[in-house]
Order: sequence, then structure tokens, then C-alpha cells
Amino acid sequence: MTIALRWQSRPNRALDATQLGHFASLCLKLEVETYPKPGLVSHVDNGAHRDMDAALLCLSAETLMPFFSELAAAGAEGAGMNRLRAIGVAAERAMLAATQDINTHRGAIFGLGLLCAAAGYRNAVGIRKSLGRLVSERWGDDILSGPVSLRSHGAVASRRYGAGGARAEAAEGFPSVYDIALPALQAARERAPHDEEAVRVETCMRLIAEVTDTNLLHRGRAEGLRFAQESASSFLAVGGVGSPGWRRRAADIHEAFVARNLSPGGSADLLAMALFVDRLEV
Ligand SMILES: CC(C)(COP(=O)(O)OP(=O)(O)OC[C@H]1O[C@@H](n2cnc3c(N)ncnc32)[C@H](O)[C@@H]1O)[C@@H](O)C(=O)NCCC(=O)NCCS
Ligand SMILES: Nc1ncnc2c1ncn2[C@@H]1O[C@H](COP(=O)(O)OP(=O)(O)OP(=O)(O)O)[C@@H](O)[C@H]1O
Repeated sequence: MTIALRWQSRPNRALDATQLGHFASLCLKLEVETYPKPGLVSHVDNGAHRDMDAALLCLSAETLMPFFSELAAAGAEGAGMNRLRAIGVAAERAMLAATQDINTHRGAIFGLGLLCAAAGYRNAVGIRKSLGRLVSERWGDDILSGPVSLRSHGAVASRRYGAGGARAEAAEGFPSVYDIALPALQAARERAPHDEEAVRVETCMRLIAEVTDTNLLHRGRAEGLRFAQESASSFLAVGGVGSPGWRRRAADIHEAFVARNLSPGGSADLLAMALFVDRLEV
């Protein structure tokens, strides 16, 4: 993907709001172009999803681009959570209109959207703090005290299993991105230096192994989450993408997730966020 290589060759450059929107959208497409990703949609197949495919996810990523830019611009203007929430809700509405009511990127809008707002703010103010820390400091309390839809899958998982989900992740400054995904990206790049897709697969597996993903709880309950975490851990324990035959092993795990209707959408979102943060952190 030439566009990805162009961004990679200029790491750490301060991007304006329009560029941040483009880059966030690109990170969503890179996440889709990663195979095998257990249970998830990719350019190769639809995983455990009957209602969406790679083309729909790419259309959704395109549709969201201007909203990510708007969030970055709002962050630069010092917006509070109410304004960010209004833009996020408009983005969700545009996504549903473009996909004929399929939830392609709800979690990703939230996480990547907040990171875009933090990047805009950081560029405007010129401070050297991580994007996750800025999200937590500026909007963390309002994220936790904001409105919750009682019937949402995340709200149900939170009541039933005590899982914090996307909101807690954001309010705490995205620990799964900084403490799990970024170290995994770096370690995988040492073992597979010329294969960025392999690097993304390993990072996705590391996230699945460690995150309490409310999508897995919703689709598979506690047993589904445990099965997913153990499968990903076993892939990593035998050497991950550094060991021969890794593609076959990852594809087998993918098939096992599909057979159980498991899809770790939260880990997919966190992978896209990690790719975003990886290029922007100072
Ligand atoms: C918080 C959101 C995601 C509500 O969703 P819900 O109540 O279902 O929460 P839940 O925690 O299940 O997350 C939903 C999605 O997040 C992802 N996700 C699941 N688990 C996790 C996790 N542990 N960490 C991060 N993301 C996760 C998945 O894609 C999932 O489908 C969000 O849609 C929302 O509140 N939007 C309002 C607009 C807003 O505040 N926007 C802020 C600026 S963009
Ligand atoms: N490649 C991907 N494949 C599948 N889901 C993804 C992918 N990338 C991101 N996701 C995330 O997964 C979520 C969609 O997952 P899912 O369809 O399981 O949830 P749902 O619509 O809440 O539930 P269900 O489809 O079980 O009714 C989206 O919010 C999106 O952010």
C-alpha cells in the first residue's frame, strides 16, 4: 500500500486536522487488510460476520474521514466532551447511513475519534504528552459520567461481567494501546522486519490474549472470552509470527473463532488505534 509507506517514511511529523482524518481512516483500512485475524473481517474473508465485508468496512472508513478531521479540529480549539460527543454521534449516524444500518465501526469511532481530538489539541498547544494521557486528563471524567445506553451490548456486558469496555479504556488513557499493543508492534517488527501484515497479526493476537473485549463477552459469554484469550496466548507461546508455519496456525484459530461465532471487535479497534499512535507519538 503506497499511501501507508508514504506516512511511514515521515514519522512524528505534526499533521494538521485534515491529515489526521486521512491517517485515522487509513489505520482503519490497514486493520482490515490484515489476515488471519481471528473471527474478524479482512480482505480475505468475512470471519464470523454475515452482515459485513472488507468493502463495507473500507466504505465506512472513507465515510468517517471528515468526522475524524472535525474531531481533530475541535480538539485544537479546546473542545469539551459535549462537543466531541456531538461529532461522534453525527459520525455514527453517517456510518449507519452509508452501511445501511450495519455497525461497522462504532467502537473505532469512539477510540480513534478521541485520539484525533487529542492529537489536534496537542498540536495546537505544543506539549509533549502522550495522546492517551491527554484523553484521560482532558475528557476522562466526562467519558465515565456521560450518558450510557442501557440496552447497548457494552452496557449489558458491564452489568453482567463488570467489564469496563471502550469507555474505561479511553478514560484510563488507552492502557491496552500503550502497554499491550505498542510493545507488541515493536517486538514483532524485530522478528518480522519486512512483513508489516505479520506484525499486525501478532499485535492483534497479543490484544486478544489480554483485553477484556465486550464483543467477545456479548457473542460468547465468559467461556467465549476465555477460549479466545487461550487460543491467542497459545499462538504467542509457540513463537507467534516468528515461528515457521505461523500463517497456518493463525488461520486455524481464525476458523475456530468463526465456528464459535466469536469476533474480537474491540481488539480490532485497538489495533487500528495502535497503528495511529505508533506514528504520532513523540
Ligand atoms: C462508548 C461507545 C463505544 C458505546 O458503546 P457500548 O456502550 O456498546 O460500549 P462497549 O464498551 O461495548 O464498546 C462498543 C465497541 O467498542 C469496542 N470494544 C469492546 N471492548 C473494548 C475494550 N475492552 N476496549 C476498547 N474497545 C472495546 C468494540 O468495537 C465494541 O463494539 C460509543 O459508541 C459512545 O458512547 N458513543 C457516543 C459518542 C461519543 O461519546 N463519542 C466520543 C467522541 S468520538
Ligand atoms: N475487521 C473487523 N471485523 C469485525 N469487527 C470489527 C473490525 N474492525 C473493527 N470492528 C469493530 O467491531 C464492532 C462490530 O462488531 P459486532 O458486529 O460483533 O458488534 P455488534 O454490532 O455490537 O453485535 P452483533 O453483530 O453481534 O449484533 C464495531 O464497532 C467495530 O468497531
